[in-house]
Formats: sequence, structure tokens, C-alpha cells
Amino acid sequence: MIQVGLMGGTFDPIHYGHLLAAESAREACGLDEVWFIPSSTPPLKPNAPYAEPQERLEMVYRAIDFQPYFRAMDIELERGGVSYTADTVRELKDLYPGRAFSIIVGADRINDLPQWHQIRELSELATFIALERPGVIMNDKDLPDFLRGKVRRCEMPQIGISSTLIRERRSQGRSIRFLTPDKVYQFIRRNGLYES
Ligand SMILES: Nc1ncnc2c1ncn2[C@@H]1O[C@H](COP(=O)(O)OP(=O)(O)OP(=O)(O)O)[C@@H](O)[C@H]1O
Ligand SMILES: O=C(O)c1ccc[n+]([C@@H]2O[C@H](COP(=O)([O-])O)[C@@H](O)[C@H]2O)c1
Repeated sequence: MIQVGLMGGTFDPIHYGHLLAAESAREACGLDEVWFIPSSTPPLKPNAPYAEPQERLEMVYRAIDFQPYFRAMDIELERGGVSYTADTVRELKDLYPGRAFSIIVGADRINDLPQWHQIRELSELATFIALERPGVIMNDKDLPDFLRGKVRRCEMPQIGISSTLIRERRSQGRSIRFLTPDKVYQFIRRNGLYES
């Protein structure tokens, strides 16, 4: 079985926290590939996203560059609407047989896992890889029984970067250089993203 990690996110914009989370999960869990999947409408973020879908996808392409084991997929943007991970994993299993899928998530997302759409069914289709995030206490011991043994914790160098931080700094006219790869930084500047 080819082991694939699914790195879903709003990526508004993508930053080094996402890339290091994906790389840490890949290395620690022996993943063959990590697929970056920008959401159309994220299920639990009422005001998001800010940038256009094609802009967020373009930034993902620029960030992953030519890494042979990273890939970007527009499956959720194509489907449109609210991007439930259960729908995405079902679609991917049909499209790509012979692969085992692990969902890569930061500590904040692990804590809201019980609220995910069709979480019981999803936990039968994939496992989860959980990464720590500065300022977030991971409550993985409080997860419901059916998720026990389905969540693997993975260490990563802690990175206190979020997309919110980047958007806030941009709107204040502050530098966002070195928080995200240079190609993403240039794209944000050239297109005037997150200026207000
Ligand atoms: N610095 C980080 N360290 C570890 N995981 C992260 C980090 N930033 C984001 N993630 C994880 O990456 C996934 C996608 O995150 P998302 O695109 O929502 O970025 P975000 O920085 O959390 O965005 P926002 O600040 O807009 O809420 C989530 O599972 C999230 O927990
Ligand atoms: O399926 C759900 O109900 C669900 C609820 C919250 C988050 N997710 C997924 O988790 C990933 C990270 O979410 P976010 O909101 O931090 O960008 C992204 O792929 C979302 O689609 C999925």
C-alpha cells in the first residue's frame, strides 16, 4: 500500500508551519507522499476564506515547488461548497485505489475532531496524524472511544506562525517576509493580498 498523508487546510495563505507539519509527518510516519488540499469553504471557520480559491491554490503550488513527494490537489475547490474531509477521502479512495490515507492535522483541529462531519465513518476510512502547535494544548486523551488508536501524535519543531498572523501583519503594513516561502511572499505582494 502506498502511504499518503492528506494535508488539508484553508491555506489563506500557506506558510512554513504547514510545510514543516507536512514534512515532519512524512518523515515520522514513513509517508510516500503528502497531498496538499485547499478547502473551498472550511467547515468550522465562519468568516473564511479571504483570498480567492485560485489564489490560495496558486500559493500552495508555489510553496511546494518541485518537492517530489509533495503534491497539490484541487479536488475540494472543484467540488465547491463546504469541504467535508469525509467526502474528500471517499472520493480519493475511489479515484486512487491501493493507497492508505492519513489525515495530517494540527493540535487545534485534533481538539475539534468530534465535531467533524461523519467523523465515525471518516475514522473507518483513514487514520489521523496530530502535530503539536504553540499555544494549543492537545486534548487527545479526551477523544471518544472510536477515535482511540486512530490518532498518532507526531513531533515537529514548534512554529508559532498562522495564516491569521500573516493576514494581520499585512493589514498593518508590517513585514511577512520569512514567514512563508519567498515565492508565496512575492505572490501576496504582487497581488496586493490581505492589505485591508
Ligand atoms: N504552525 C503550525 N504548526 C502546526 N500545525 C499547523 C500550523 N499552522 C497550521 N497548522 C495546521 O495546518 C492545517 C491547516 O491550517 P490552516 O490552513 O487553517 O492554517 P492556520 O494558520 O491555522 O489558519 P488561520 O490562522 O487562518 O486559522 C490545520 O490542521 C492546522 O492545525
Ligand atoms: O470534515 C469536517 O467536518 C472538518 C471540520 C474541520 C476541519 N476539517 C478539515 O481540516 C483541515 C484543516 O482545517 P482548517 O479549518 O484549519 O483549515 C481542512 O482540510 C478542513 O477541511 C474538516
